[in-house]
Amino acid sequence: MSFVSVTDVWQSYGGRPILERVNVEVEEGAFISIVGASGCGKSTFLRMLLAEELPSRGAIRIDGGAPAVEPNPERGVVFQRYSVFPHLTVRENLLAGEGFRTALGRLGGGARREALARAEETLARIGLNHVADQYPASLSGGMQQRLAIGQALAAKPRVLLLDEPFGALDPGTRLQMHGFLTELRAETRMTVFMVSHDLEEAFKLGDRVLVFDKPRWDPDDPGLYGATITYDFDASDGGMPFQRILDRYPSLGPG
Ligand SMILES: Nc1ncnc2c1ncn2[C@@H]1O[C@H](COP(=O)(O)OP(=O)(O)OP(=O)(O)O)[C@@H](O)[C@H]1O
Repeated sequence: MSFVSVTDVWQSYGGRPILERVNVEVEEGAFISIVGASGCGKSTFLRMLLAEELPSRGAIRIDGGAPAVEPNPERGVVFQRYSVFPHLTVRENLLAGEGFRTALGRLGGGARREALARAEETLARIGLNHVADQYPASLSGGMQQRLAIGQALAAKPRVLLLDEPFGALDPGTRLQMHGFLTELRAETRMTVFMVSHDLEEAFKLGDRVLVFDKPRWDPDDPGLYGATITYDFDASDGGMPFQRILDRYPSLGPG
């Protein structure tokens, strides 16, 4: 049985379908990139994996059970979009990410010292050591983004959800964060779902690239039908060069 199993999932808001008939099976440790037009339900799909909302039809199973509402070390799902605490400093945010891994959510003695050492290492990797004692609100957008990624990764969750994690970063920092994520993946068996608007990034990082799109379209009523997974590309070992994808599916390209 797959680690993450999505069976005939539908989601509607106010009677309007956003997603329909979504089916996907994911092995533990896989990196799944998700691409698709704006507003087609990619973030909605991530929120359902997080159990932030329930599908209106169908079932999602993670490791054989329903997604856990309260994350725990066994069933942990972390969504980088929601991970940063505004009332904690940058360093404390990284420690809070670690705390989630302990049964009581707290770290004591030697474990705390080790966590502090790991936090320092992460601070250096995400380039935030010079602002470790500041609060998130005082950071630039790109720095907040790096903190959110660092904090989500510090938890080493079994499932990591990333919603356009690198969008706000400059190209150099983006490459650095790709490296950081790839290293952490090699160290853990994290299963990752990442929404990206950058096809090249989606193919570079993902083992598979899922395309969300509307297979049915009524020009008189564009909201009549929902989106589903229309393509499931094998992107392991570099996958199909993304330029060929763009040639075949121009609708995935910029603009
Ligand atoms: N809680 C909600 N209530 C009502 N409508 C919602 C809700 N959440 C999302 N929607 C609508 O559902 C649609 C899909 O939204 P979603 O954010 O999942 O798309 P997306 O593919 O992630 O878009 P983007 O790429 O622009 O981030 C949008 O039309 C959005 O307005």
